[in-house]
Amino acid sequence: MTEIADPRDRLIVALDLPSVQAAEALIDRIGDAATFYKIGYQLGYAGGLALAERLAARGLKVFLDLKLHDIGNTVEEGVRSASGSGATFLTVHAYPQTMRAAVRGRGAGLKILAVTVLTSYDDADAAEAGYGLPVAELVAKRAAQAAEIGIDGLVCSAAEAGSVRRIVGPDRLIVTPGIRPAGTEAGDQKRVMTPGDARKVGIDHVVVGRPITGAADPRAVAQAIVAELA
Ligand SMILES: O=C(O)c1cc(=O)[nH]c(=O)n1[C@@H]1O[C@H](COP(=O)(O)O)[C@@H](O)[C@H]1O
Repeated sequence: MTEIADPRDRLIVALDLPSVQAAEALIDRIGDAATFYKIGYQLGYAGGLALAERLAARGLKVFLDLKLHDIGNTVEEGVRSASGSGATFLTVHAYPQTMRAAVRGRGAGLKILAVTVLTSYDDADAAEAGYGLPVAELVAKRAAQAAEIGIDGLVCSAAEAGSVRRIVGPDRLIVTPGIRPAGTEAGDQKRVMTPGDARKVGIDHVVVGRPITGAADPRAVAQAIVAELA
C-alpha cells in the first residue's frame, strides 16, 4: 500500500455523466472535497478527453478509464497517444498481450492499471463468458501476470484486495470500484464493499460513481467517503 499524504487522493470520483457541462457542474459542486476524477466511455465519447487535459492542467488528478483491449500494436500506440494527456492512470484489460503492449507504449507520468475481472461479474457471469475459473482465482491469475509484466496497478473488487496484495507486493497500486457507502444501492455491481471496509483490506484508491453523481449533496457524500478512507 503506497503512502498517500492527502486522504482526498484516495477517492476517485467517476464522472459517468452525459456531457462536459454536467461534469463541470458536478466538479464545481464537489469543490475541494475531491482531487481525483475518472473519465470513462460515457463522458469520453462526449468530449471528455479534452476535459481530461483541462482538469490535469488545473492540478486535478485524472484517471482515463479507456479499458483498452486490442491487438498489441493498437494498444501500444493508443497508450502512447494517451501518455500526452496529463492523466495519472489509464486502464487496459488484464490480458497478457494487452498488458505487454501497454507497458511498451507507457510514457513518463502515466501509470497503467490492469482491470482483472469487472466488479459486475460473479462466478456465474465468468462461466457464462467462457472462463473455467471462479472470479477469485481468475483475479489472482491475472494479478500475478500483471506483476510479472510490470503493470503499475490492479483494478479488482475490494473482496480480492487482500489476496491481490499478497500476490503483487506492497509497491503496486490496488484500485477498487464496486464501492458502496452503507445503505446505498449496489445497482449492477455484484462484488461490493463499503469505503471503510475497503480501506481495512489495504486498497490504495476507491472509485465511486453513482453514490456521488446521483446524490442530492455530492460534496457531502464525497467528504463522508474521504472521512471513512482517512
Ligand atoms: O475500471 C473501472 O473503473 C471499473 C472496473 C470494474 O471492475 N468495475 C467498475 O465499476 N469500474 C468503473 O467504476 C465505476 C463505478 O461506478 P459506480 O458503480 O456508479 O460507483 C464505473 O465508472 C465503472 O466503469
